[in-house]
Amino acid sequence: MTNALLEVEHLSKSYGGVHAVEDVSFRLFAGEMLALIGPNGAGKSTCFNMVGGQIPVGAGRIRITGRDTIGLSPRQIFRLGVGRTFQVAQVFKSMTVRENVETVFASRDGGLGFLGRAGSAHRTAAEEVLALTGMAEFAKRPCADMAYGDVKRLELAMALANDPKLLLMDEPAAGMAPLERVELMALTARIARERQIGVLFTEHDMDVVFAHADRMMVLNRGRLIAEGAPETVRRDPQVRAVYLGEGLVYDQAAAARRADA
Ligand SMILES: Nc1ncnc2c1ncn2[C@@H]1O[C@H](COP(=O)(O)OP(=O)(O)OP(=O)(O)O)[C@@H](O)[C@H]1O
Repeated sequence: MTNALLEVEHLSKSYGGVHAVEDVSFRLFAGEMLALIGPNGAGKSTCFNMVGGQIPVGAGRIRITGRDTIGLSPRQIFRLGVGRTFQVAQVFKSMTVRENVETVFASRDGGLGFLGRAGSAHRTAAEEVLALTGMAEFAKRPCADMAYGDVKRLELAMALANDPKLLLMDEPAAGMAPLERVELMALTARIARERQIGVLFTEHDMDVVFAHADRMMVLNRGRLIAEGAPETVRRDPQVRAVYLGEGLVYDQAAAARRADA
């Protein structure tokens, strides 16, 4: 097996008395779609934020492409080849779609990328990324005029502009219509496989997770309670009890109401 892109060992983080993440270990490989799921407050965002450098690690170790990232800033982690999308899309609304992608290249070059030859090289590179994500026709549109689903696709394009080896996607499909969610993740999975990008994503929509994850991990109260192929995780009794079983509980309640009627 090839070396892991991302290696997380005994990762922990507490807030006061709350163990948000406790002793979490896992690895992610090139071209792999790895889903991190769990109920609200399980610690998913805290994990993402430690891997991305947005919050300091409490304890444990993180290596990205073999490099220890503890103490690195989000910008230093970005430069290691890490792309990131957020629950609420983070784009510049006053700019056009293409300008948003150009800001990623400019940022990589220290903020001078809009000038001269660098600016025109970035425009070409931005257009390539937009074509890759099916956004070419939107290039000149102001972001403020875009539908939310297209803004999320733009955010994916911006994450890809850094030519990432690792993509961190915190609820990428939140706020999107069901069909758009499936399409966004299908697009992500296709690009990840073609470019051998490792994707760590969290998602509440189980249709999206089961359709696209190669492997799944389940967090509950900060601890990993299951890990493996989607079908194995789906059948795990502990997982069904804390998370996937919610639907079953609902069904039972509905059945009881019907029986009473
Ligand atoms: N900055 C903070 N200060 C105090 N407690 C926090 C902080 N951030 C997270 N927590 C707590 O840590 C736990 C894990 O939160 P986290 O946001 O990581 O969960 P999550 O799985 O991403 O939830 P959701 O699915 O709702 O986004 C929760 O109990 C939360 O209240």
